[in-house]
Amino acid sequence: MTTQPLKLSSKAEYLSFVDQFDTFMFDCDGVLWHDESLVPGAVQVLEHLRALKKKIIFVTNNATKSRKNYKKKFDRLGVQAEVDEVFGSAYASAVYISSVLQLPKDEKVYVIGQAGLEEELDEEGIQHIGGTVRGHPLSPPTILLNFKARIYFQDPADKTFDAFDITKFERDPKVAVVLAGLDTAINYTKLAKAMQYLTQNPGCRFIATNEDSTYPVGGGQFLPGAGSISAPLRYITKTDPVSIGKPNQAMMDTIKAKHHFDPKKTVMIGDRLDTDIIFGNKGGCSTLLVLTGVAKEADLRPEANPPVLPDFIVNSLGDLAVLKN
Ligand SMILES: O=C(O)[C@H](O)[C@H](O)COP(=O)(O)O
Ligand SMILES: [Mg+2]
Repeated sequence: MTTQPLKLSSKAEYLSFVDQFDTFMFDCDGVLWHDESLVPGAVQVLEHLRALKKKIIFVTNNATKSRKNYKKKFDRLGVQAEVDEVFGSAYASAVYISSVLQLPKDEKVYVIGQAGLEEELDEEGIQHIGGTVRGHPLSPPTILLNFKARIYFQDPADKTFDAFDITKFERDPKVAVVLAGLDTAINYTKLAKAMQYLTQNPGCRFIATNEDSTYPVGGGQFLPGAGSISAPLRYITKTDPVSIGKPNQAMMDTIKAKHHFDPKKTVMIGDRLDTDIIFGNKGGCSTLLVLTGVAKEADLRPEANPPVLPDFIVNSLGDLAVLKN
């Protein structure tokens, strides 16, 4: 970890920076894009690194999409990426529940979150209720050579603004995990159900995909992040969840299970000090902070009491696009 970050601002500095590393780990929200809008120049930088045969890994705390759906987003935005290069907190959480917790197949996860979480839990063969599904995917009859199209229904019981009537709630005794991620359709019913499971099902575990307080949407604007969705459950249960995403080791473990890289020749590029930069530091990697997401240069001043300092800073990842010319 550095004591004084180096602000990159010239082509010579960009060249020297890129030459130092073989592996580039990229955060997504606030670095590559804001929702569906790419950061100007980001694609050119990725293309340049690909041309230099650098190893590229995408590491996002955004649990709303599965790896496969992130691949579709990369394709949609014209960014070269393979599924095996993408690590999201939905994937890391599903792997943690199946491989670390080794949740028995007859037990279930109550999901506060979106399709990404459900799809990754399905990939790991983990039963789940809540989220956006009726409690189990409705598998239609086999069609097209065993291609099963899973159809998910919004469970009317959860997607409601009605008061929660506990007398009508059938608590499922097989729920052994409450998994909370970014859920833009959060409501009282979901929190009430999660609370019942966490306080009434013996040994029920509380897991958060990540704990980002805010979600950068571009133009210096922010929305509540996943951490702000699971925060009420922390307050209710007076317990901290096991958190999977950056800066936690579980996310790094899922990457190391798939990719070999030398931390000394690796740089983590992110927009948050308390997730991306700490994550890179804990992994023994160098770190580059971009100023197109959550962190601002003022956050690095001593009086702001930063949790960590990056090794390098750049205004935008896109600034390095000059290397492609
Ligand atoms: O609220 C969240 O989940 C996060 O703000 C968001 O998804 C962060 O994604 P990342 O910057 O790690 O790509
Ligand atoms: Mg980010």
